[in-house]
Order: sequence, then C-alpha cells, then structure tokens
Amino acid sequence: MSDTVETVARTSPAAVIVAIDGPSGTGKSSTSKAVAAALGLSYLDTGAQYRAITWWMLGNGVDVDDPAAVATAAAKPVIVSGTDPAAPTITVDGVDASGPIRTQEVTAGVSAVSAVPEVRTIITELQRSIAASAEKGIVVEGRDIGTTVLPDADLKIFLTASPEARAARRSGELKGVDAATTREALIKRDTADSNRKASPLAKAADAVEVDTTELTLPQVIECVVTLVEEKRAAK
Ligand SMILES: Nc1ncnc2c1ncn2[C@@H]1O[C@H](COP(=O)(O)OP(=O)(O)OP(=O)(O)O)[C@@H](O)[C@H]1O
Ligand SMILES: Nc1ccn([C@H]2C[C@H](O)[C@@H](COP(=O)(O)O)O2)c(=O)n1
Repeated sequence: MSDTVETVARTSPAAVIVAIDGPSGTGKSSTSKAVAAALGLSYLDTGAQYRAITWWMLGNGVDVDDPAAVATAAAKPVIVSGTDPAAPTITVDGVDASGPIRTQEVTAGVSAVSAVPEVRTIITELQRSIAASAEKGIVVEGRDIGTTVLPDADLKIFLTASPEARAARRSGELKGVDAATTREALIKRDTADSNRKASPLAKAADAVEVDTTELTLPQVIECVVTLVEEKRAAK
C-alpha cells in the first residue's frame, strides 16, 4: 500500500481531500482559506512551510544557494502548522514565523531551498501526516499537492491567471513596488519552481483548471465550493 492510500484510509470516509495548486498570485491561499472555512474543512498552506524552513536557514547561517548545506540542515528545524482556516499559524522551533516568512529575503531564497530533495522529503511527509489527521477533510494548497503530495486527493484544482493580473494583485499588496518589477519577480520564481527536478510546479493530469484572470475572488470561491460539494455528494 502506498503512503497516499494509507493517508486517505486513515481519514473518515466522509472526509474530503482537496488539492489546490498553481503559480504565484493565482489566488490559491485566498481561495483555499475561504473554501475550507465555508465547508468546515481544515486548511494547509504548504508554501508557508517552505518559507518557514527557508527563514530558519537564513537565520542559522546556512547558505540557501548551497544545496548540500541546505540538505545537511534540513531536518533540524521543527515546523508546526495550525490548520484553522480562520487563523492559520506557523511556528519554527516554537517561535511564531507568520510575519518573518513573508519578507523579501525569504521570498528571494525560497525557490532554491524548496528545490532541495531532502527538504521536499521532510516537508512532504509532514504535509501527508497533517492531511491524514484532518477528521472532516482538508484543503491543501501549493505547487505539487495534486501531483506528488496527495495524488489520491478527491478533488484537484489548478488555478491560473495571466502574469499581468497576478502582478496587479501583488502590487496592490506591496505598496510602492511597481507592477513591472512585481511581474518579473513572480515570473522568475514560477520559472524556478516549474523547472526544478524534484516535484516541480505542475498541473496533475486529473486536475480541473480554473483561469481566474477575469474572475473576482468570490466567483473563484463559489466555483471551487460547488466542485467540492459535487465530490462530497458523490462519495
Ligand atoms: N480572483 C481574484 N481577483 C482579484 N484579486 C485576487 C483574486 N484572487 C486572489 N486575489 C488577490 O491576489 C493576491 C494574491 O492572492 P493569494 O495570496 O491568494 O495568491 P497565491 O496563489 O496563494 O499566491 P502565492 O503562491 O504567491 O502565495 C491577494 O491580495 C488576493 O486578495
Ligand atoms: N507545495 C509547494 C508549495 C510551495 N513551494 C515553494 C515554491 C514557492 O515559490 C514557495 C513559496 O510558496 P508561496 O508562499 O508563494 O505559495 O514555496 C513548493 O515548492 N511546493
């Protein structure tokens, strides 16, 4: 029996596992949190976990551009994710990391750290165990959830949006940073995440693709809630 089959078998039969993947700024976090809250499911932001391990590396003098050094240190930090969609949390060695993991320094280093296979093995194991303990089910968002972490998920969604739309959304958050700079930065990160060898950003063959370019956030949420409800009814 594969790890994933065990994961699904340990959750209640009514539990629904939803994988939401896609490039940066497509709306994964906003959508996943809202869908989980609306349906009483847990929520896991896997990008936050990769950011947390990157933050620890930076704070502990590990060169994030040295894959061997990152691999050697990968098992040292203890990362804990809280899965309440109304108040998701992330700690590293017991310290709240929710603010520091969003800095530019972490954003610039996270693609290199998350490309290291030893890092992915540890974080993937953690993600599967969190999904397995979500009694009512869970919405897990990231880059490789449908392809690698939870290939037997009940529903897989792949969100997309044009680079222009994604840059405009991010520029709205990052006051003072122009859309062209933001666009270049997110394309650079997507390219690195899509081209790494270890479980790259990719759409699973059985994922439903939702292009959010012309959709409002409430429209995307409604679309995904409907898809989850259909899956639940068919279980
Ligand atoms: N359909 C939409 N229309 C307009 N704005 C949106 C839409 N979806 C998300 N946003 C906004 O875009 C920004 C990025 O969304 P979000 O953080 O959910 O994306 P993400 O895919 O999780 O990004 P990342 O992978 O970089 O964490 C947020 O400010 C969010 O409110
Ligand atoms: N399943 C995942 C989730 C995230 N990553 C990496 C790649 C991203 O650039 C980075 C930060 O994610 P974000 O907070 O922007 O969603 O983490 C990954 O490799 N696999």
